[in-house]
Amino acid sequence: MTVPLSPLSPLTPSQRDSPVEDDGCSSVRVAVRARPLVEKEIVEKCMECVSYSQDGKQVALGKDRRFTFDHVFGPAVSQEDVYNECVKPLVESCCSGYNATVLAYGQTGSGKTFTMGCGNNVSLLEEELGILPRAIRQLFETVEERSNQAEFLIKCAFVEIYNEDIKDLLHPDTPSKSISIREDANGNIILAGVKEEVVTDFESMIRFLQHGSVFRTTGSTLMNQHSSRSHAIFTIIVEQRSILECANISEVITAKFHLVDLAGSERAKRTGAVGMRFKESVTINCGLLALGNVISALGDEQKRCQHVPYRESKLTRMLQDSLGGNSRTCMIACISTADTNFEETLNSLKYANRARNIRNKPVINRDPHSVMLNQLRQEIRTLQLELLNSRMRNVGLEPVTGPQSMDVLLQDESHQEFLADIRARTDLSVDMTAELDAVRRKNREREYECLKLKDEIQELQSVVSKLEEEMSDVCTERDNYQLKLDEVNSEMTALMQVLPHWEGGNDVSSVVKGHLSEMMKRVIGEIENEGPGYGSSESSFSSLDRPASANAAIRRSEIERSPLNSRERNKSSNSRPRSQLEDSHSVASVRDFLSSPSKGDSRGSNCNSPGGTNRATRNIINQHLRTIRVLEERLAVKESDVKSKDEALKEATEDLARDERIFAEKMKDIKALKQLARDLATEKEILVHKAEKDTAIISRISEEAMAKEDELVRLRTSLETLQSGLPEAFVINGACVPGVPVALIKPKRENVDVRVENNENSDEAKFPTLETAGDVADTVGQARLEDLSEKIKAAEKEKERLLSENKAIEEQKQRLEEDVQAQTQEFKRKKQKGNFFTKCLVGY
Ligand SMILES: Nc1ncnc2c1ncn2[C@@H]1O[C@H](COP(=O)(O)OP(=O)(O)OP(=O)(O)O)[C@@H](O)[C@H]1O
Repeated sequence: MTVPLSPLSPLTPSQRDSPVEDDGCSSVRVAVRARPLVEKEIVEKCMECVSYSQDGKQVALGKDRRFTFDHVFGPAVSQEDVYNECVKPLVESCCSGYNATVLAYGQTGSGKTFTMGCGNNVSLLEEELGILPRAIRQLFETVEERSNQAEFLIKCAFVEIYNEDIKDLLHPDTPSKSISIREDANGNIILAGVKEEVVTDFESMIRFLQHGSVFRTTGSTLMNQHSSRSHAIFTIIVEQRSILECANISEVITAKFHLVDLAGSERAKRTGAVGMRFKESVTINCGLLALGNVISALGDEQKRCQHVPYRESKLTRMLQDSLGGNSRTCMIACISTADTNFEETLNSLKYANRARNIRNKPVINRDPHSVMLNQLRQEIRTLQLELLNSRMRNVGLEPVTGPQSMDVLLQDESHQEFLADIRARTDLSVDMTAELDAVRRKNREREYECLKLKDEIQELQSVVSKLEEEMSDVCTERDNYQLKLDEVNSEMTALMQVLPHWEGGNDVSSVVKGHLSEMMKRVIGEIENEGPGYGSSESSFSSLDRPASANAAIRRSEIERSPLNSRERNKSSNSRPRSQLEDSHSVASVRDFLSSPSKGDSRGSNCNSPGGTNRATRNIINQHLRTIRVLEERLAVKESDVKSKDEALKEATEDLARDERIFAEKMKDIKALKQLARDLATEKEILVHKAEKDTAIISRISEEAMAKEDELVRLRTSLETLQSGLPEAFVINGACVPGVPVALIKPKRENVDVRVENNENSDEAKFPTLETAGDVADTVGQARLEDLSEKIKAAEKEKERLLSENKAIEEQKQRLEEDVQAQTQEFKRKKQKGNFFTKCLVGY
């Protein structure tokens, strides 16, 4: 029920409506707006638990919790009144070059979006229009009014902070990563990457507002069907170049007006938020908590000079100018009047109350270039005046002084050309300054893009160098295979080189025997080392039998096998792969020789035992040819091996790329999970803290209830004692009232006509009259009795209230504990999942 409150203590100076105080500071103005019960609350038979004072400055929650604000708006106050009181002066000051901010705070469903007017409902009646459309209208009306005094450039931007990402609502395709919060050279907070739109009239800015509102993230919860899930910030930038005709001075001033619709504080339990909604809820509460911390730090006299945690969240960083900085700020705390929201409303009022202590330092944002230009112009004026005066002195006239002197100068025909020149130069300089600004802006954007590209390139370079390392490992492995292959090839080449000696017939058998036995030993040894499958070959030749020419051939083959040569060979084999055909040409010649008639037979005299030796040699050569065939096969195997290794390398590279992709995804998952875990831990901490506080409150209330109960028992006992001494009835106003305590008979005792009668025949004779019960009817005793009886009633009522309060708190505590349990379980589950991913990655 709404009850008008009597005004409390007078307001302190800082609480009065003083936009700017003596020291140039201005307190953040705080208004409270209560919304009426909504349909759902009426159906649920909720009661109103908020009342307001007549002077519109105080609000009371329940019976005893009162708060004072700059404005308090009850449920019946119109949108227009809220606007006129809170925002109209801000739009005016914005047109005078001051930054301004309006921010709506409150629990979910308390009417923030309704008050700000940034919902996407386009079919609103005039009286339902919120702050935003009204502010835009007033702004363009002012621009129209002042069009002959100044040139205006109006721009707007619309962003939302959703899950700690900033989104450009007017350009939804802009990736969030490309938007960042920066501080410019003058310490002003700017949003790099957000595109501002130039607007020329009311309708087009409203279109931008509606367009952006459509892209805002909303969702349905148990508490609000169209709940905003993000903090929305609509910014209007007003740039104006004013021209002061008389002084021929123009100055450029810029002001920013932030209109902020914060996401509502909420309890997951009440909104029924799960999954995505729950995550949103956690980030919303974290953002509001960070805002609360900033408000506390700024509002506390002792903490004011200490660190203010603006960087805790994107919201607080963006509002850095608005809270404790260069801005005139008004905070509208929206509350629900329903008794079911008692606790949330109390929290909102406490939160808003702290914001009243914040002191901002608003200044007119003059363009430093235009200030300098004006100084120069002033100097020119002074010089021109001096010139005029010296001329006047020359012609024997009195010099002109005072403010009119310049006008005289300006009207002088002879100076017109000179002045026109100066004006042209000044205009040129202004244009150039604007151009310079534009170039600087562009430069900053480019620099930012460059930085981003550099980061990307660095990342890519590290990936490439990693891949190169892996590639070089694989290539080394392949080279090893190639080396082995070359060694086999060189063995074959060495073998072929021996053949001319054999064909030359000069101690042929011992040359071939010696060399081949050496070759065989090595090749067989290698084959055996490499594994089974190539057969074994025994050799009875000794290296001692080897002639010098064979040794030279082997040396050549060894030189060819040396790493340097093998590298060179590798090179040449890379450009022109060595074919087995080259070697097989020599092998073929050996085969031809073996199939032709024995040359050794015809040469005769040079051989010790020509027929037998040649046959033996042929056998050996045949044997070696078999070995060569084996080697050829081995070579083919090696080559196919290399081929398969190449394919494996390709596959491995693809696998690597795929694994890298998976790795990156997993890392992302882990990051998200870690963040979630952190969020959950924070929320858990908050809940545990709250639960502890609630437990303390419960125990305090229980103690109070017990004390009251003791008091009640004591009062009852004393009442019974008193009643035991009472007569059974009294004669009051001529009527006999049996056994009723005097205190309960209305009207009160002093108005009762108590007559002393003692008629033995009447019924009254059966009962003692007041005279007979003289002691009991004693005035003091009766008053005491009345008093006691009232006390008992009050105590009983108090007890009932305390018990019901106790019960509510118990229920709330239970709810909180359930909440904590559910969240702890969720946290554990997420942690397990995180551990699992980490294990997977470690395994990987
Ligand atoms: N002053 C008011 N008069 C009439 N109805 C109101 C008022 N304020 C809010 N409402 C209604 O209450 C409901 C919730 O309001 P709104 O969506 O603005 O809440 P909110 O605080 O923005 O919630 P959330 O934080 O979840 O986005 C809406 O249906 C709205 O029309």
